[in-house]
Amino acid sequence: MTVLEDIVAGVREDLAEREAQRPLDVLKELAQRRPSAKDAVAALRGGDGAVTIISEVKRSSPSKGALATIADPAGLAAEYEAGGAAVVSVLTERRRFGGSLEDLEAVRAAVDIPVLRKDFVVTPYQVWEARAAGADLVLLIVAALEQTVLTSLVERVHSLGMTALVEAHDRDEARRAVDAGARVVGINARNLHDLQVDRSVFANVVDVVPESLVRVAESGVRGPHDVLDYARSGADAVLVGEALVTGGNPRSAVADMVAAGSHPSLRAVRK
Ligand SMILES: O=P(O)(O)OC[C@@H](O)[C@@H](O)c1c[nH]c2ccccc12
Repeated sequence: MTVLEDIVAGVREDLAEREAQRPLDVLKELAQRRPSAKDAVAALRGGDGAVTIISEVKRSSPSKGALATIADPAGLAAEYEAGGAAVVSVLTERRRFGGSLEDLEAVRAAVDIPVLRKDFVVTPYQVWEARAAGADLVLLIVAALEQTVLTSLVERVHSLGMTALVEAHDRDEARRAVDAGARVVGINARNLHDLQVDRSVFANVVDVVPESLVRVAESGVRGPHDVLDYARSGADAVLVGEALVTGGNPRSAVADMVAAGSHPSLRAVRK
């Protein structure tokens, strides 16, 4: 079993428990009581051609183990927002990433910017859960989904007013993301089969994704210089986790990356 298959198997077990506790129609009612989802595409596009930052609430990861305790995910998200983040990503996977939907709800209540549910979503139930918890975006991982399932999950996310962030790791997966109807495509430098980071993946894959879509570079960002590199390769947004939760000051760390994303030297390469 690959790492990804192993994670998805655990996710399905946890999901079966939640489904038994909270039937889909209850979830749908909760979702309908939420205010409409925020416009994540507009937030990610930012103003005047700047590259925007998605900041992640991430306690641990399969590759690194424990990263940070994060006793107060809402407080951390508020710091991200104050630093200028365009979107907050919240890991809700429990076994490997130490997250939960409660984290997402707490973050939702603390910020005004769009919130992303970062998990291994394989069924419509999880899409409803995301909306019921107040999410505006939902991650869908191409490598974890058959094409017909991927396409119907993208449609479900969009029909609930949310935005799918469809994640690819290579050119074939990026084509599948586009074919599935994604408006936002993430290109992940971390290979979910062996967990290695290769920052050159973004530049090698990005041309598969039309410029009319939002192109997100994910993983391996150590600081502002990596944001600049991704921006020069054509990223509209950059998703950062580890570097923000392990540094001392998340607000200024985000602010430094936001500044890099609007660096004057990028005007020549970005329209
Ligand atoms: O911590 P990093 O290297 O900055 O990476 C963040 C994010 O890209 C990573 O958490 C991630 C990307 N795709 C995922 C899918 C599932 C879980 C996690 C992820």
